[in-house]
Amino acid sequence: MIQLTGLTKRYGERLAVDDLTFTVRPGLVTGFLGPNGAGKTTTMRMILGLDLPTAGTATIDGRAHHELPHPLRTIGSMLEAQAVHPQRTAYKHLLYLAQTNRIPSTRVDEVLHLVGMSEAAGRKAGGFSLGMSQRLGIAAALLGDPPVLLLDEPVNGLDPEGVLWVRTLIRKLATEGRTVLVSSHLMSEMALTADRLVVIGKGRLIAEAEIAEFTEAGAVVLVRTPEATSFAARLELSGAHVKLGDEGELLVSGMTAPDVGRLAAAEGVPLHELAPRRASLEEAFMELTRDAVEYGAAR
Ligand SMILES: Nc1ncnc2c1ncn2[C@@H]1O[C@H](COP(=O)(O)OP(=O)(O)OP(=O)(O)O)[C@@H](O)[C@H]1O
Repeated sequence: MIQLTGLTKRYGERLAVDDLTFTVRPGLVTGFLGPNGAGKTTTMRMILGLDLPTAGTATIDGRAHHELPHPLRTIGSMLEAQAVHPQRTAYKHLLYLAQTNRIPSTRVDEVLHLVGMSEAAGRKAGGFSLGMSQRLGIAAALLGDPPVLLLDEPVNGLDPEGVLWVRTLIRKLATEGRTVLVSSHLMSEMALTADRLVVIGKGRLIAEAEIAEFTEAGAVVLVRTPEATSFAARLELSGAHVKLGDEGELLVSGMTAPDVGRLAAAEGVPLHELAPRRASLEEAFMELTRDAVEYGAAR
């Protein structure tokens, strides 16, 4: 389990991470989502003890990273920027990590096999494709067979086969009971991978919920009626929130489709269309982070 309490990082005037409190539970994939610059990498670096928090704490199974007796056996990580010596082979890279962390060297072959790189073990990292570098990064994260994993944008730049492979592996790791925190700026990717989402923007927690809760929160009922203006006013009076769509349709939130239908019937309003519409996760995400996008397209 990972626990963040009031975690804060300030760079000069800039609050990169602003009072973050949340828990990442075992047995689940938790998606850590936010637009570029939201503070995901900085948060992960603080969990790993690579950056010191300005305030607050991050603990892994109850201890700060520097208090862990065998860090790699407790938490494995892959951060976006991989630092592998280009002249070093995949095998040597992992062997060095194993030896400096008191992990038996037999584990190197195991993780190479696990990430499908047994054949490439003797090749130099400098010649690896992005996909292979990612696999090597994941092999390093798994070296200590840790119960907790942090993966920063693990599918970035991968081809479809690589994406599917990472997704399947991540799910398997959670099924084994591990705590898995995966960052991404793509809601569509997280929708396919994560069980829970923690959404941040400008360093702040925006939302924390199961995937299903996100789409429900963004659900609307689409209504077409020739009496749009008066019915919209009537709906608002009943506590619903109504937006006018591009084609004159009403987009009603805060009320179920059956309730909208009942109200229309009671008022004698003719309906040409009445359709519940679940927001896609992408829409829900855009809505949630609308005010927190740092470098978004001009609106
Ligand atoms: N070493 C640093 N010095 C100054 N500012 C920094 C430093 N590291 C990060 N920042 C700033 O902190 C904010 C959060 O950056 P961070 O890299 O954590 O975001 P992110 O969510 O991981 O985004 P991305 O997906 O683009 O990497 C950004 O505004 C960034 O410019």
